[in-house]
This record gives sequence, C-alpha cells and structure tokens, in this order.
Amino acid sequence: SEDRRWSLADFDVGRALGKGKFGRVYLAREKKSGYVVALKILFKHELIENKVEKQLRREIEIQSHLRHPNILRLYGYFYDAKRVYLILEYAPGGEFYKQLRKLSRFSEEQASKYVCQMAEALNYLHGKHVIHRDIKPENLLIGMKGERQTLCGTLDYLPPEMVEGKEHTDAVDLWSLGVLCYEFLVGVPPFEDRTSYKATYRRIAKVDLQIPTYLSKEAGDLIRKLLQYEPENRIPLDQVLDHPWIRKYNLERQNEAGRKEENK
Ligand SMILES: COc1ccc(/C=N/Nc2[nH]nc(C)c2C(=O)Nc2cccc(NC(C)=O)c2)cc1
Repeated sequence: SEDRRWSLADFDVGRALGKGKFGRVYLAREKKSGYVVALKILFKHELIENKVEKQLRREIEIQSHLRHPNILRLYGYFYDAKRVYLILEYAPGGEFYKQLRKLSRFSEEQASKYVCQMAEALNYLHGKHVIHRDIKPENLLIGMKGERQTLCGTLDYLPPEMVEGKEHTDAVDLWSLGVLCYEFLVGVPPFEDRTSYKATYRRIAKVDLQIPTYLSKEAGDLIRKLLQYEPENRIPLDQVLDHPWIRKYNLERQNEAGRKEENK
C-alpha cells in the first residue's frame, strides 16, 4: 500500500522503458513481492528549473487516490537528495500513439472501444471534479488486455477556450475526446496544420472541421457533438457512453459496480 516508506533499496531496477518530458521511466520489480512496476525517476533540479514541483505534488496527490481500470495507478513515491521516484503501474503495451502510427488509423470498432474506455475514465475523473486537460495519444498507454490507460503538451488537442486563454471547465476534456476520436479514425488530428502553429490555432478557433465521407454517419455524429465551439454545447459523457456509435461496439458495458467487480 502507498503509505509505507519506500526507498530505491526496495526495487531491482531493470531496463529503461522510455523518456518522459521530465526524467526517465524504468521497469522495476519490488523485491519482497516480486511485483513489476514502472519507476519514473525525475530530477529535482529539472523540476525546480521548470517550476513544476508544485504541479507534480498536486498530480501525485490526485493520482494516488484514483482507482479506475483505465487510469494508470500511482502506488507511491519517494525521493532522495537529487531525485523524485514515482512508483507507477506498468502497462506492458507501451505508448498508444506508437500503435496508432504503426496502424495509421483504427477500425471503427477498435476506435469505438478506445473512446468508450476514455469516456469511462473521464466520467470517473469528472465525478471527482478532476479535469485531465492534457488528453493526447502520447499520454495513453496500452494495458494488459490491450486496453488503454491515460498517463496524467501540442496545440492539436486544445479546445478554443484554452487556445484563446479563456476560462475553462471539464468540457475541455470533451473537446479533446472528440479530437482523439477523429484521430483514431482518420490518422491525423482534425485541426492539424503543419504549416504553422498559428494556422492550427485559426482552424481550432473556427472549428474548421472536415469529416471524411468514409466515416460512418454515427462516427461523424459523435465527433460533431464533441467538437462544438461552445463548451456547454458539447454532449456530456453519459450521453457519449449512450451514443449509438459507442453502444454498437461496447455491448458488454456493465454499470460501474459491475465493472469494479470484474476488476477485483
Ligand atoms: C520501447 O518499448 C516499450 C514497450 C512498452 C513500454 C511500456 N511502458 N509502460 C509504462 N507503464 N507505466 C508507465 C509509466 C509506462 C511508461 O511510461 N512507458 C513509456 C514511457 C516513455 C516512452 C515509452 N515508449 C514506448 C515505446 O512505449 C513508454 C515501454 C517501452
């Protein structure tokens, strides 16, 4: 459990899994239990230089209390003179967007399953008044059963209110969900404009959205209902989970209790 005092001596540290924005992630095994985890090692001087230590403390506080099959667990943390160590759940599949790049785009069935899992994770987060605010493929990992977990930075996924520096609510996550849904099906984000940052900004602010004709009517309908300029016009998560395009491929969705049972 996360309240005992951990230290590096408790772990056999294995291969580097990859580099995050701050520090590196290693495969590690807790010596007594043999439990395999991902150990994220952050350098204090980098956190201080980037003025993110307060944000990290807040994220640790939030993530250590979250329990959801589609949200990566933070089991605990510890630190020494130079580093902060996060003991995170290990998702064997690795980064989701590597999968997306390889496949270039997903089938409607696969995309619907991923969007459903994201909507369930967001529903759980919003129920706890937590806004993710940074949903993008780079922050998604593939779990044991191929499901995705959101690991808690480009313009592509930001809604108009955030690119325009206005007030924002948890509706920002609805917009990002719509952007991701489009990207899963098309292979590129809807407002991408490789010429410039400003061009992307303009396309987002105008909601310059073209839905390819090869997408099903239902898929296009859900994307349009999420990519609404006005935050209050975006359909809420419970309606996303009830949308025909989601229900069609996620018949086995039980209520939350049922799902918790399944994951005990
Ligand atoms: C290079 O091939 C890989 C294949 C699978 C992985 C699995 N990573 N799984 C994780 N579980 N919990 C955490 C945290 C992570 C994680 O951060 N992984 C990670 C971090 C940075 C880069 C990558 N690279 C890739 C390819 O997934 C993975 C990592 C690397």
